Amino acid sequence: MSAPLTLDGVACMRGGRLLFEGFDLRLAAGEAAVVTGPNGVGKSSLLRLCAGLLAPVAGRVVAPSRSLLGEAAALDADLSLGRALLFWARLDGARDAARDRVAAALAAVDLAVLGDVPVTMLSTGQRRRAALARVVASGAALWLLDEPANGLDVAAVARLEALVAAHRSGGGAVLIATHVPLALPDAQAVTLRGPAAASC
Ligand SMILES: Nc1ncnc2c1ncn2[C@@H]1O[C@H](COP(=O)(O)OP(=O)(O)OP(=O)(O)O)[C@@H](O)[C@H]1O
Repeated sequence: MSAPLTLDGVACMRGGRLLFEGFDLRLAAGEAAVVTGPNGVGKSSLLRLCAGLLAPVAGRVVAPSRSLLGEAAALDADLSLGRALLFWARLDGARDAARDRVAAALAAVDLAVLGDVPVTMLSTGQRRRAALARVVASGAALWLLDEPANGLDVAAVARLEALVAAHRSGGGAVLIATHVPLALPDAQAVTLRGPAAASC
């Protein structure tokens, strides 16, 4: 079985500018990596590459089963939270299990009571938790989390850390870009420094 994530010699360009090159990373089942680096160095771009939303200009990205929590929540603002998540769970292939997965994911991020509330009415932190619920409900082996702690209160950060730990215990893998320190035992540290010195 292939690893949840393999990057070999990856180079990334955006807006005609080389962000990094020769980048290697492998996450096996149960592993996590935390990507850090200054604003604009390419952390979000790296996650988008892993999600298949950007193409590398060189190298190879292999991530057979992945779900991205990006900067935007990607949930339909006009739908109720439950329906918006159900749409994604079905798109992610949950089919018959979709309702159960969404209910479990909402409970996991402590939003079960807001399932009938329109996405547009959620607070900043609730939106972030809703976006995390989408990833949880996806059933993907690889979670790609871009600044998942933005806007979260202390209890929600602890829940995020516990969810990541549980996902890893179940054989999943997680790649996180964050400016907020998170308790992620044994996570690989990946530091992006720019084109001349990207390393991990
Ligand atoms: N759609 C785009 N088109 C062109 N350039 C882009 C685009 N999105 C991002 N960039 C550029 O790519 C570079 C890396 O952006 P990215 O968002 O990956 O950085 P980051 O490390 O995640 O930053 P931050 O810590 O501020 O979130 C920046 O210089 C940015 O201006």
